[in-house]
Amino acid sequence: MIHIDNLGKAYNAVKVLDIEQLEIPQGQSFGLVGNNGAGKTTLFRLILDLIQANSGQVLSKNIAVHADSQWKNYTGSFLDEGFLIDFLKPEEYFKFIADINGVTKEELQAFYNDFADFFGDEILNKNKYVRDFSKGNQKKIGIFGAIISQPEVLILDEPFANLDPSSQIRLKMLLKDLHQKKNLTMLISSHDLNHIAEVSERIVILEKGQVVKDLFTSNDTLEELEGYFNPEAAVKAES
Ligand SMILES: Nc1ncnc2c1ncn2[C@@H]1O[C@H](COP(=O)(O)OP(=O)(O)OP(=O)(O)O)[C@@H](O)[C@H]1O
Repeated sequence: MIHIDNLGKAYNAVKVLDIEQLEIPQGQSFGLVGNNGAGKTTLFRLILDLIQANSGQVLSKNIAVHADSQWKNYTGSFLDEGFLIDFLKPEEYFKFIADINGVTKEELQAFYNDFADFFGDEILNKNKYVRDFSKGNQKKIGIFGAIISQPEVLILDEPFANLDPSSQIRLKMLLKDLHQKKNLTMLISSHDLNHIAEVSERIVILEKGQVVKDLFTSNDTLEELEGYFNPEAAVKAES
């Protein structure tokens, strides 16, 4: 589905991403982890053709994303607040996305029903512009906006960050459900190892722009991730 081919990105001659080959098959839930500055957002920005690579390319359904915008018809994403239209109210923003994607009123209502608990009493009927919502609630608006376009590929950068614990748990359930029911290809980055292990079938660790681990999720994955990011604690636990 998504194929990374010799992808390189540098800023001021410093290489921040360097991935030889990475294949994300259709229907996979793919988790991306790595310390601050590891290159996670850069990789997502390259996949979404928001920045230009210095070398290599990203293919979506075998077509280079920088050469043809076909992929935009089936890809939903939310990386940051820059993806929002901040002078609209949430309902106007959602209707705008629904209209350009041919989502019917009934389909949109079904999404509202599914996301009622996730939204709580915080998002709808507030008579407030997107820009006036809290960071966490803006994130909820952005995630919902990415999902209602009914994409085949969903890309979310740190979706759990800024969300309260109940919302994090609800989001995990919603993502798992979407992935199972719609065979969604999901690319999600997170610093929360528990959450990412729970929603991903596969987890890639980036370090200084390079893939250093590529794991298929099992019962041992969380321990392996914790061991990687906190090796001293893992050694102590063993002794
Ligand atoms: N526009 C830019 N100009 C210069 N350097 C940049 C730019 N964008 C990203 N970088 C650098 O690229 C590297 C990778 O950044 P990136 O945001 O992809 O990391 P990340 O893994 O998403 O980090 P975090 O977990 O902190 O969000 C960092 O060193 C960052 O400073």
